[in-house]
Amino acid sequence: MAVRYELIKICKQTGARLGRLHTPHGTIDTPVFMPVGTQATVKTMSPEELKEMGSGIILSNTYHLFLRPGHEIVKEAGGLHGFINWDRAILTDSGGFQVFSLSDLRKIEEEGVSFRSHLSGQPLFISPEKSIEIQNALGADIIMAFDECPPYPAERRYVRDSMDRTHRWLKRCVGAHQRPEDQALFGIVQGGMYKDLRQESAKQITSVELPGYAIGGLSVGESKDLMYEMLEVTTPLLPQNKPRYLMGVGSPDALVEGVIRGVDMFDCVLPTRIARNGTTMTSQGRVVVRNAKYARDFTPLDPECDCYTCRNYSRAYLRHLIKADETFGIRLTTYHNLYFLLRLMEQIRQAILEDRLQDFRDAFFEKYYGSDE
Ligand SMILES: Cc1ccc(CCc2c3nc[nH]c3cc3c(=O)[nH]c(N)nc23)cc1
Ligand SMILES: [Zn+2]
Repeated sequence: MAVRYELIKICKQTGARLGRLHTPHGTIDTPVFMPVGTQATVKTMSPEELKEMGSGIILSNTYHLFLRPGHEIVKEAGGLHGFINWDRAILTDSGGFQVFSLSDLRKIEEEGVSFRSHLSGQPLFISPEKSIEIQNALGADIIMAFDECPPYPAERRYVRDSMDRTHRWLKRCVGAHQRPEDQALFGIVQGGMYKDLRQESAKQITSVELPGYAIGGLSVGESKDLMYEMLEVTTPLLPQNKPRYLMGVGSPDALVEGVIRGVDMFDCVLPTRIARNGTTMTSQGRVVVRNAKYARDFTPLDPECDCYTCRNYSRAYLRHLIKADETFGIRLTTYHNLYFLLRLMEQIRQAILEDRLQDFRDAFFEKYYGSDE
C-alpha cells in the first residue's frame, strides 16, 4: 500500500480530524503543512534544515522538472529523492495548473494541453498519460491526477465541461499509472464556485477508488468566504478514511479554517515567497522586518518563537540583511516562516486532541489579526 491514512481522532468542538499519513518515506502527522519546492528545492533551505524544523513532506512540480532538467535526468539520478537528497516524503503536482499559470500560447483539448515553454518558447504538450509518465519517473510518494483548474471567474458551462473532462482524464491517469503500489495517485475535485457542480465532481472523483483526494480549483482569487463555502459542500462528500488535500492554501487563517472544515493537507508558496521581500508571519501578526522602524529593534523577530532565526538574530540584523539584499537574510526569514506554519499545525493538532480547536482559532485570530477578524 503506497499511502495509508489513519484517522486518530475527531475534535468534538469542530469535527476537525487528527490523523497519520503512512508513506514509504515515513509517517506524517495530519493536519500537515507541506513546504513548496517547485524546482526541486524549497528555496534557500537545505534538507537538514527542513528536517530540523520538523517537515516530513515537501512538494515539487511536474511542469518545472519536465522543462528543466527533464524527468529522464531526475530518473537517472535515482528519482527526486536521490536527486535532492531527501529521504522523507515527496508530493508532485501534475503540471496542468502550472501550464495555465506560467506558459502562454496554450490550447486545451480532450487529448491534453499544448503550450510553449516559459523558458525556451519551444512548443510542448502534456496529456494525462504524459503527466503520469513524468511523475512515475520523478518517483514522488504522492502524485496528482492531471486536471484543469478553471480560471476564476468562469461561466458555469465552461466549469461543467472542464470538470467532466477532468473526470475523463482521471480515468486515463489511473490507466497510465505504472507504480500504484509505490506512488499514491490522488484525484482532484473541481467544480469552480458552483455548489452543485462541486458536489457532482466530488461524487464522480470519489467513484474512483484512490488513496487520497484533493480539492482543486480554489485559492484562485476568490474571497476566503467563498472558498470556505465551497469546502463546506465538498469535504462531507469525501470518504472519512482517506486524506483530503486542499491545493494552494496556506495563509494562517485559511489553514485553521480549512482544518475546521475537514482538510488534512495544505501547501502554499506564501511563506517562502513573502520571506524573499522581508515579510514574516509571527505570533503577533505580520512583521515586515525591512521597515525602517526595526532599524534599532534588537529584539527577536517573534518573542514566542524558538526557531534558529529567533534564538540567534535581532530584527535590526534581519532588516539590515534584507535591505542589503544579502542571501543570508532571506534564508533566515524563510526558515522562520516555514517554522511558524509547521508549529501552527502542531498547535492545531494539539487543539484537536484536546477538543478545543474553536477556542484555539478564536485566540489565535485575536492575537494574529487583532480583534476585528
Ligand atoms: C510545488 C507545488 C506548487 C503548487 C501546487 C498547487 C497548485 C494548485 C493550486 N494552487 C492554488 N490553487 C490551486 C489549484 C490547483 C488545482 O486545481 N489543480 C492542481 N493540479 N494544482 C493546483 C502543488 C505543488
Ligand atoms: Zn522564529
